[in-house]
Amino acid sequence: MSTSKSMGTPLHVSSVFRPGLFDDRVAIVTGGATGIGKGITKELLFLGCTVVIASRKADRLSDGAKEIRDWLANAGQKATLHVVQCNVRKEDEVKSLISTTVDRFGKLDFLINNGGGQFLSSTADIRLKGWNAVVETNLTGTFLLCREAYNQWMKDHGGAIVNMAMDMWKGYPYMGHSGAARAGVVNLTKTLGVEWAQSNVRVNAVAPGSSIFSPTAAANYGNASIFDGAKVNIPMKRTGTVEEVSSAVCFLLSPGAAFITGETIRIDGGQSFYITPNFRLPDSKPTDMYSWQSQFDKDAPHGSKSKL
Ligand SMILES: CCCCC/C=C/C(=O)SCCNC(=O)CCNC(=O)[C@H](O)C(C)(C)COP(=O)(O)OP(=O)(O)OC[C@H]1O[C@@H](n2cnc3c(N)ncnc32)[C@H](O)[C@@H]1OP(=O)(O)O
Ligand SMILES: NC(=O)C1=CN([C@@H]2O[C@H](COP(=O)(O)OP(=O)(O)OC[C@H]3O[C@@H](n4cnc5c(N)ncnc54)[C@H](OP(=O)(O)O)[C@@H]3O)[C@@H](O)[C@H]2O)C=CC1
Repeated sequence: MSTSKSMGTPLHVSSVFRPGLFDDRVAIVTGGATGIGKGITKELLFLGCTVVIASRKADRLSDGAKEIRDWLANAGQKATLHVVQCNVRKEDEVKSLISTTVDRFGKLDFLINNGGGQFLSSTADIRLKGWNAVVETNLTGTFLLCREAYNQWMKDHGGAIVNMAMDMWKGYPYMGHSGAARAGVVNLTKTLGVEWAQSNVRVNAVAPGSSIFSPTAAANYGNASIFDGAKVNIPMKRTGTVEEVSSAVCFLLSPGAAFITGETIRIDGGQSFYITPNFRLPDSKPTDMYSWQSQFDKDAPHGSKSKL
């Protein structure tokens, strides 16, 4: 673990990975201005990576980029953050995102297909337009980004891709569109891991539980406490942090994962393995958590302070 201080102020900046791990690397993080994507972007920058964040909304991108740049400067770190507006559902915009990145930075080492989402609805009530919007965002968008990253750069130079799945392992009531799309992402990840191994391109995924709070994610459902409701079904008795997703992503991008491809890592506190309604665990305290903030604050937002 490393910590940084600037002007005597604790910066809540850390990573379990060594400083400079991603020096001279270039990454695209879709949805990199908010929530989980912002956490991934910060950790990559902190580790020396040049990062391009891409999503639909210009205001979100500029607000997020400003926050991240201020944070980086305050940490005394130097790294490059670039912004590109891109709807992953639009093939021409995806092609342009990849070519812009390669033209500007001369390469593309990492692609993190984080951008995505859905709305809550019983499947019987989903209109075709809504179904298509969610499948195109999460599955087709991931396919387009992977294909363009591969064809425009990684095929000849290698690289690493991390896709975003979810806790859809047993189906996903009220998110049938997204559950189906993410199951497709998991399967696509396996296929590409095999097809592109010969090009030295590794393709993996992470599957967070329904439990990673961020203001933007909660706002999407119009309910700030919706993630807390998941705790009862999580053996670790707490929600997760964006850092707990980011560190798994950084591991999958790192040389430490050089022999891992086609894999999906669950980041869900055991939630997806825990469905035994008649034999519930006795009530217990939250487990220790990992977040950069929790190493400095006694009053961490969720769970208990890390002893790690
Ligand atoms: C229960 C806790 C959840 C725990 C797990 C959490 C997992 C997470 O993923 S958190 C991340 C949350 N963030 C997001 O989901 C952000 C991205 N999501 C979206 O932008 C939308 O949900 C989208 C994927 C549907 C895209 O929206 P938009 O760009 O507006 O798409 P279109 O205009 O092309 O089509 C919209 C179409 O979709 C239907 N629809 C959209 N929202 C709803 C809704 N709330 N209820 C019902 N239907 C909805 C609808 O058919 C829309 O078309 P129109 O009828 O013409 O409006
Ligand atoms: N939070 C959780 O518990 C879980 C989250 N996930 C997934 O993790 C990812 C990040 O979610 P989270 O950070 O929690 O929530 P956020 O709502 O903060 O993040 C979603 C991001 O995706 C971007 N995005 C959405 N649609 C598009 C699109 N068509 N093209 C480009 N970018 C797009 C959004 O930016 P913009 O609006 O500017 O386009 C936004 O930055 C999502 O794929 C989500 O579904 C999976 C499992 C659980």
